[in-house]
Amino acid sequence: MSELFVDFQKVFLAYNESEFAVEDISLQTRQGEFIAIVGPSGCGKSTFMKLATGLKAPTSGLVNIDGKPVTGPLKFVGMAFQAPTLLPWRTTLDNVLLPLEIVEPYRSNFKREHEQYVQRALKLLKTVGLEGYADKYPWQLSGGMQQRASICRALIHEPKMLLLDEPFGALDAFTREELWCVLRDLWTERKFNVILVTHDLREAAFLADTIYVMSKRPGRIVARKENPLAQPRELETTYTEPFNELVHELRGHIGRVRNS
Ligand SMILES: Nc1ncnc2c1ncn2[C@@H]1O[C@H](COP(=O)(O)OP(=O)(O)OP(=O)(O)O)[C@@H](O)[C@H]1O
Repeated sequence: MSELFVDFQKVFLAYNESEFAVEDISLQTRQGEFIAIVGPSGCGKSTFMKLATGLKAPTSGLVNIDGKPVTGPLKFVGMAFQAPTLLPWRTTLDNVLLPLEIVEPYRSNFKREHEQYVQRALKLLKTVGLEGYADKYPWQLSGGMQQRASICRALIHEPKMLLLDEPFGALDAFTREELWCVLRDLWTERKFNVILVTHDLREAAFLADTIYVMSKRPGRIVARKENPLAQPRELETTYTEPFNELVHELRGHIGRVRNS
């Protein structure tokens, strides 16, 4: 096993001939690291995600994940997006079980191991505060509950890498902070690799070990900031001076990127 997990070396990606969407991205993460990527709209954050999961191949440069070159879509990935994207005709439990019906080696064992998989899903639902909601349908859950369920769905197959694209963007401030803590606890326990794309600098400062700031198109990494605050963090931390200084510093980078 490599010490590095994500390893981007001078990665460029062009969707068309005239312009690069991301340019000269070099970025390394260690095993179990939680990184956040912040930047203005359209800077290439989602493109970065596509490169990291093998959905897109770089125009030039190298992408290695867990010591191996990425040659196609990776299986050991869990994803959650701004919209919870639960299937409305499935219960919470059946939504959470979905990856196990699709991803090998779980898929082949799905019928035989069904009871064990159900127990695993129920345990995960309990961890995120959804005990008793397994039989409910998405329309019977609040937005925050749906997002909790979609985080369970992203983690049920125990992926090595969790990709989160603005996962809490649609939630109110209180629910968002609750879910920061849910994610913090899951990550503290399991130490999977996380790439979080967010516009929320406080979210990045609360959750991530390292924060990367991307420039406007073509997206480049213009700043890398190691989070000086000890993990795991409490919500109280967000009211402290070091936290505010960190957010302020990130805000400064974003301001410069937007004005450039
Ligand atoms: N499939 C595509 N074909 C052509 N251009 C694309 C494609 N996908 C993205 N782009 C362009 O690449 C650039 C980066 O897009 P990307 O979606 O990665 O940005 P983003 O930072 O995730 O944006 P946002 O914050 O608004 O979600 C944008 O200018 C976008 O128009």
